[in-house]
Amino acid sequence: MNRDWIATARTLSEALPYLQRYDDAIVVIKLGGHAMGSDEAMETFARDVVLMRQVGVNPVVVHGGGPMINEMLGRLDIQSEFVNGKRVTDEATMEVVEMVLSGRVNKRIVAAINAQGGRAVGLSGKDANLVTCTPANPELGLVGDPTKVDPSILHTLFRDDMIPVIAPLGAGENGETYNINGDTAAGAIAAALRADRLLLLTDIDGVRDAEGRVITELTAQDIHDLVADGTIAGGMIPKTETALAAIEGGVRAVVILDGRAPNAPLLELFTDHGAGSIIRAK
Ligand SMILES: Nc1ncnc2c1ncn2[C@@H]1O[C@H](COP(=O)(O)OP(=O)(O)O)[C@@H](O)[C@H]1O
Ligand SMILES: CC(=O)N[C@@H](CCC(=O)OP(=O)(O)O)C(=O)O
Repeated sequence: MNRDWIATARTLSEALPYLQRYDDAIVVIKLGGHAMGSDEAMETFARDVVLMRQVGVNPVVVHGGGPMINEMLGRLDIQSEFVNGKRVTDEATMEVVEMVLSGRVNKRIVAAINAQGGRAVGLSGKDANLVTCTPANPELGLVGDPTKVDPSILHTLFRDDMIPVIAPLGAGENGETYNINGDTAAGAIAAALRADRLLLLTDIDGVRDAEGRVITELTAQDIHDLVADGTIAGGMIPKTETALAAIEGGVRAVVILDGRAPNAPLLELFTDHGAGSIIRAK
């Protein structure tokens, strides 16, 4: 026999206190474009989300899709540039961003969850006034900063046992469409829900120190210091900024972890091992 069934049973038994702790908890999971790998990886991710729902957690998936947007812009021969980790977004780019995020990427995740027996509902921040935005910065064009999040649609979906899958777009005061960085959108939604956990799934095993070691627990002061001395750079800046804003907004803890590792969300939520870097509310 090449499988240790006793160990499997023990693992389930050991998970009991965690299952009890997270009963009815709200867990927001940001799935970055770089963490969205092969179909097999997507299937594993979808199983984890369905398992969470099955054991009484209310999972919310907020996704990115930067690499998929780049690919489509390339095919259409539209140039694109980033300023401080955010895509400069003109009208033509916005059209492609919406098609890719709300269309291909969102539906791929919805289909994967439904294939595992879940009931996923795909939406964007434009649905049911979920996310209202103002322009982040004139230099960035149609990039939005969330100013108001109305999570009532999400509570409705939780009550009916459905799993929201959200594309990071928002509506302006006059109905315009804005492109929101996926981490920023996930943080704002998690804060509006007063989520128990925000998991930021990315392509690295956590926030690293100057020697390259993963820092398992980070304080706000550590983040300020590491950003100031350049140890936290590039795409990790919006993530750590999001973590601080989410904690400030009422989220209990934020974890930055490697979404490419199999079962990363389950490892974090339901075992002693934990994963990645955690930032906790005081
Ligand atoms: N101190 C740091 N610790 C970990 N990663 C860092 C750090 N500073 C910069 N990074 C970079 O941030 C990247 C994650 O951001 P990003 O590529 O935008 O992720 P995603 O596409 O998942 O949103 C890492 O792959 C790494 O190259
Ligand atoms: C304003 C802004 O930069 N929006 C992002 C939205 C997608 C995203 O955040 O994707 P990842 O999580 O995969 O990086 C973009 O246009 O690429």
